[in-house]
Amino acid sequence: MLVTLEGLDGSGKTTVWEALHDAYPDAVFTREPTSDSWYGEAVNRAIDDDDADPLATLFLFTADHADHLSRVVRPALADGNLVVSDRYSDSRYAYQAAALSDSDLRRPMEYIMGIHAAFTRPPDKTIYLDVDPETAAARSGATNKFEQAAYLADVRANYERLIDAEPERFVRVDATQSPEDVLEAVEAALEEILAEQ
Ligand SMILES: Nc1ncnc2c1ncn2[C@@H]1O[C@H](COP(=O)(O)OP(=O)(O)O)[C@@H](O)[C@H]1O
Ligand SMILES: Cc1cn([C@H]2C[C@H](O)[C@@H](COP(=O)(O)OP(=O)(O)O)O2)c(=O)[nH]c1=O
Repeated sequence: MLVTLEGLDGSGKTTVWEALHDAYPDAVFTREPTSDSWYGEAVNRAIDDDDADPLATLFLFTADHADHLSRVVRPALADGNLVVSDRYSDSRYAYQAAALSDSDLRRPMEYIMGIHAAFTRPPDKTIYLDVDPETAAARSGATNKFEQAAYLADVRANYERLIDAEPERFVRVDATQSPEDVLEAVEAALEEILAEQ
């Protein structure tokens, strides 16, 4: 089963993902952008480059996803593991659709979903850590172009579109709570997801 964690920068995904390692020692924990491949390194260069072309950046993130799928996600699922990914395809649908909103693409989110549809493995469930853009930007320190509150407001609206389209896939957790309460809510959600399986 593939469970993904999604949310704005600073929503607490990585904090939760790290804490879950103890509760689920047999699960495979992974992330996008990947942190152990040159594809991930290329993505990180694009994140840090304020002049990076947004369409080129989409393809770098998508290349990293293809590598992540074939090298990590599909083999782990084939072995029957629970896979927990800190960010996954919804991050592209939310972030790159916002980054490409002023481009020549008429419907950026649909375009990005179309590119993925041919080869991706959609998540079984997605835990969405919901936080307002101002809190997100403040927590993340607004250190890169994706972490600014105005941009994050567009990203959040895109996540809401994704949730509206597939309400049964998403579990929303209020990420403005304390880290302890957020973790408790995520663990409860995960227990329910695994019990339903
Ligand atoms: N529930 C929370 N309340 C307050 N601060 C938090 C909470 N969760 C995480 N943080 C802090 O916010 C910052 C970003 O958290 P992080 O887990 O890296 O978020 P993300 O991976 O979603 O960007 C870190 O300094 C972290 O300690
Ligand atoms: C995976 C992914 C991340 N991003 C952005 C979100 C972050 O600003 C940045 C790095 O992701 P990440 O390392 O997960 O940042 P954080 O822990 O702050 O949430 O890349 C995209 O724009 N598209 C994507 O597909």
